[in-house]
Amino acid sequence: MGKDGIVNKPLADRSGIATATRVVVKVGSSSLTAVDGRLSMPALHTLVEILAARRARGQQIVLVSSGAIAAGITPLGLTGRPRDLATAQATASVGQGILVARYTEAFAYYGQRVGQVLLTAEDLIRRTNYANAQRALERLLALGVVPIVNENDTVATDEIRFGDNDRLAALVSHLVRADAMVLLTDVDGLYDGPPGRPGSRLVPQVDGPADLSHVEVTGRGSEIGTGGMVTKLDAAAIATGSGIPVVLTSADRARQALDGENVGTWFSATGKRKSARRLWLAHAAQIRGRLHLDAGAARAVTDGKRSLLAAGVVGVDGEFEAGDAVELVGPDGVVARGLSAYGSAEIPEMMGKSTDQLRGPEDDRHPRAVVHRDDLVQVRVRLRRP
Ligand SMILES: Nc1ncnc2c1ncn2[C@@H]1O[C@H](COP(=O)(O)OP(=O)(O)O)[C@@H](O)[C@H]1O
Ligand SMILES: N[C@@H](CCC(=O)OP(=O)(O)O)C(=O)O
Repeated sequence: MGKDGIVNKPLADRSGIATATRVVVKVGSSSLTAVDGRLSMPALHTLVEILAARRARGQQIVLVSSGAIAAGITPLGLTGRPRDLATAQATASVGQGILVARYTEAFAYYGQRVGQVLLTAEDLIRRTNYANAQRALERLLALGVVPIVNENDTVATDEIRFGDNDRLAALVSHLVRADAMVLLTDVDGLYDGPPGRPGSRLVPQVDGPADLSHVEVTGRGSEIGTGGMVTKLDAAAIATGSGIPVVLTSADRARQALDGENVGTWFSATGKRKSARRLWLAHAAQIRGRLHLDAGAARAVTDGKRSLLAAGVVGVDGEFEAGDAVELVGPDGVVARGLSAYGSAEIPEMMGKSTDQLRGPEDDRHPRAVVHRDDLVQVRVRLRRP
């Protein structure tokens, strides 16, 4: 038992959130904006009041807040959300300052301080950057500050970016070893079909991928949000797969969710902590190409959890460089994702050759596996995506 009755144990159900030590709360653009796309001050103030009350009780809160682009639309005189990368970057640059200024004022009303943390996907996958971000967040929390995290949209490139903040929140939850993640959006939970469709029902609890087999989700979000339910389910899979349970509900129910009441959808923790790179690879990396495997290689990388050797590769699709993420496809479909040690141009002449053949008689170097087992994750979750 810690300060103010706060305990630090894996949470078995929603009720544990009320006394958890550290909670990551993610709020989407759709919950922070008015119908005209402008930042909604009442929505922001309502959220801050709830979070400040948790802070006052000793709970550590990391807020992952979208809304930078939304907050930049009006000052720049735009008619809607920009679609091209350069204008989105510029709009986020203008809006992020406004967003954090509003949070700073709102939390200050309750005598609390906030710190802005802007992250890129790279910060969460490169080990040195990861350790750096972790250290900064830990210190902010130790100082009693509420870190307000967003993607660094102004420098993120189309090549490597989250775009939505759902997966960013899941990796941040992993980074700070949160006890739970609360995803706040504009629907009160996960539905088994599009929420507007008659007959769609709320799914109160998800204990594993099997509970999602009948769920139909779309990647189309609200007018203002990005990624829809697809990225939220990805985020839930990332967090729960590394031991962090998730509650998904509407921002209107934030107070009840943080009080551990029976609202929204609860995703139970399913796995143990994994490296951030593997989490990224499994759920967020941009796939650059495909390697086709024979049946033996597909079995070796799945059942045997072994490295993929050139001898088992029978084909290659796409153009990629060494270090890029690729899908590994066996005779029955995708079996894994991995970081290829070779570029797509090098692989065809290696395919089917044994390690000895690749090395040559004069050469005592040990050729690298095409995908090393440490750079490989199996793919199991299948969602129905119309
Ligand atoms: N099966 C589903 N259950 C709930 N919501 C869904 C589902 N499929 C699609 N959605 C849509 O996802 C939207 C939320 O995603 P998004 O707009 O990206 O929110 P945010 O801005 O909070 O990230 C909802 O408005 C909803 O219409
Ligand atoms: N980083 C962006 C967030 C993009 C976005 O819309 O995300 P989300 O609301 O989580 O779907 C911003 O602050 O505008």
